[in-house]
Amino acid sequence: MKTPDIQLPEGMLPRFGETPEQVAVALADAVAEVLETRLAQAPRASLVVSGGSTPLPFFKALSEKALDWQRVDILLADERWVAEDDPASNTQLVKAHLLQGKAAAANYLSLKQQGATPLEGLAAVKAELADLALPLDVLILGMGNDGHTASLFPDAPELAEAISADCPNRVAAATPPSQSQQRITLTWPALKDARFTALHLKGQDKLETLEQALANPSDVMAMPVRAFLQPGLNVFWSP
Ligand SMILES: O=C1O[C@H](COP(=O)(O)O)[C@@H](O)[C@H](O)[C@H]1O
Repeated sequence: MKTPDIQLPEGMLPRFGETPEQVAVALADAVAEVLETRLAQAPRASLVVSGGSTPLPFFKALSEKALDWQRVDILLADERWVAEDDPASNTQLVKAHLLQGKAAAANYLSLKQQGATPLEGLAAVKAELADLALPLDVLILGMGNDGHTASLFPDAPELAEAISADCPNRVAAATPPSQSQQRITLTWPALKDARFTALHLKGQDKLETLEQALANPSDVMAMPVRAFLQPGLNVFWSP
């Protein structure tokens, strides 16, 4: 494969592959190694994943890893505020593709709780995450072509607070007019210090979006993914 023509800033780690499956296996290997190391040092480890279509082969590869899954807490970086049987539910996706096989023993913390809106359910979500230790151990982010990551959307009225270093909350409701469902998302203070962070991307369009984000890194309100484009970020990409 021709290496993609993109220059990542110094300190960001390119992990480019020829196929989505190859990259998914490389990402699963890396995540399993981090989790195994962490579980040797701590009673529990956390794994935050993203929804959407990109992570499916990664979920499958990771679910087959031999880890002490009972000591792993899995949650999403963001969720659509829909019932679990709705095809848009990221929880449904994680349960069907990641919490399978060996990984079925993991503990799942759901960002979708009772309530007609994410704002109504916020207190219950905070309670669900009350015992989750920060910093996170592993964070896998995706990215939309509008520059959103997690549910930190450029047009969400809640973005300024959720992406602020002073945001006092780990979770926030997100109601971007561009999206058909309301969302709930982990906030920047909860996400920013993960011990291992990967941006998992597929397709030429995502590479172009990443290039655009890198071209003007300071304007995080326009493209919230920019907040994560820091040294130490692992960028897993395939065509
Ligand atoms: O809406 C979302 O989309 C992004 C990317 O999804 P993909 O289908 O292009 O992989 C995802 O990272 C985010 O968690 C999700 O809520």
